[in-house]
Amino acid sequence: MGEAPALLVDDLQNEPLNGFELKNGTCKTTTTIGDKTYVIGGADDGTLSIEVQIFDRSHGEWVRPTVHGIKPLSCKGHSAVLLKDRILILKKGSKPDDQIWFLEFDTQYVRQLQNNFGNEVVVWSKGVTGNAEKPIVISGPSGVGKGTLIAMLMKEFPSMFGFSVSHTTRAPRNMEKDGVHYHFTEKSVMEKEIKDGKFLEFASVHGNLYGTSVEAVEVVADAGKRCILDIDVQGARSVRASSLEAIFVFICPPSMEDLEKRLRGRGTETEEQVLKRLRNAEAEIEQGKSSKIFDFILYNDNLEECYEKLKKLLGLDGFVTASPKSAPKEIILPTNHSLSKIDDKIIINCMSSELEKESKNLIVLDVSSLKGGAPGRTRGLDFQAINSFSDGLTETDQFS
Ligand SMILES: Nc1nc2c(ncn2[C@@H]2O[C@H](COP(=O)(O)OP(=O)(O)O)[C@@H](O)[C@H]2O)c(=O)[nH]1
Ligand SMILES: Nc1ncnc2c1ncn2[C@@H]1O[C@H](COP(=O)(O)OP(=O)(O)O)[C@@H](O)[C@H]1O
Repeated sequence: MGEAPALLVDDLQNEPLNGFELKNGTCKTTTTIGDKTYVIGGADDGTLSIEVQIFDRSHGEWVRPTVHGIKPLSCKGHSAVLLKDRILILKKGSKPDDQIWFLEFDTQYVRQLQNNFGNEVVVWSKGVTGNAEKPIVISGPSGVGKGTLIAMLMKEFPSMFGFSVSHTTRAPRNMEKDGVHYHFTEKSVMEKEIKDGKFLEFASVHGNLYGTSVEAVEVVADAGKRCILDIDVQGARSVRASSLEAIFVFICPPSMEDLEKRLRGRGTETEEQVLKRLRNAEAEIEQGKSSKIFDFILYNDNLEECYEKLKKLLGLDGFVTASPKSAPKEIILPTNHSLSKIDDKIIINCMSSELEKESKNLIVLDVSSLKGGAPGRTRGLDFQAINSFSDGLTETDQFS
């Protein structure tokens, strides 16, 4: 795979495009990977919304890829740099939380989608500074105590954990609040959103549809918290296969009799629903124990003991106080810039003539520790802003 040129909008007219001419002023960049040239930028309707087309040099034809993920909002232009499995897009004149994007063309997630869809696939993901700790996926049969254990964790460590609020088509229980316990939704609405790629995973459980939206996981990570997902075994399997790296915990009841007692004792289900949940529980326990999805299996016999074990495996035993993390500092990329790439570092050189007289402002973007978040996010970006003054001194600020 050849090194891509870091392109500025002005360079585009000079880019050889196998006879296909780019319209002037459409703010497009081209990045060539093997036989393919990815043309990213302003749509032909004259707006500056960001579209993707691929020119297949070996066949001399244009390919319109299937584009997954939410694409970046339109902008005044952008620069593009080729990384190993994705193209880094630096948007010009955009807000700090919307200026760095990735067009994935060969990540694990893209290859998985390519297998399913069988054609050219690319995926948009938004660049996020800093890392989020691995989310925790908790599964187990209905009534085993997942919700109780999660509530204990959130109560003891409120600034550390955040709950992924799932969508479901089941009716709310008496004490359940929309947007807090679940996003209660209509089946047709949820099915449409699943089709639109908004869900990290979904499954039909006990006759209802449940699913985790990408947003549900990312709002928790964006708040600097560690995300907890309470999902069934099918959902856990889907998350395992996704780009989201997580810790998987399965909670087992001490016996089926205890499970039945707890489920009935909770008093939230009709007799018919209780029986359905108990029937499903046997298969879930079987899968939870035998499949290689779960990193840990915990027996919830004595609640306090089980909670202590959960804390231990999360490294929280003996934990005294959780210091809230400070939000990452914001950095605004210069609209006028040139780019160069040295190993895993992208050097963004401010081209403002005013600034250039006195100092040469550089921003170094470190992409050595990129990590897939939920599909749609790439975490682990690290910035350094360097002001080099005419006397040779440098001033460095780190943002991560
Ligand atoms: N796959 C998947 N399962 C979910 C999701 N949210 C909840 N579940 C699972 O759906 C099942 C039923 O949940 P619920 O109706 O709240 O009943 P409860 O588990 O008995 O409290 C449980 O196994 C949950 O773990 C989700 O977003 N995705
Ligand atoms: N270790 C335990 N021993 C006895 N009862 C428990 C234990 N853990 C949870 N419970 C009770 O069992 C019921 C079901 O627990 P819940 O957390 O709602 O299960 P889940 O979220 O897995 O469906 C609740 O009434 C809860 O208070």
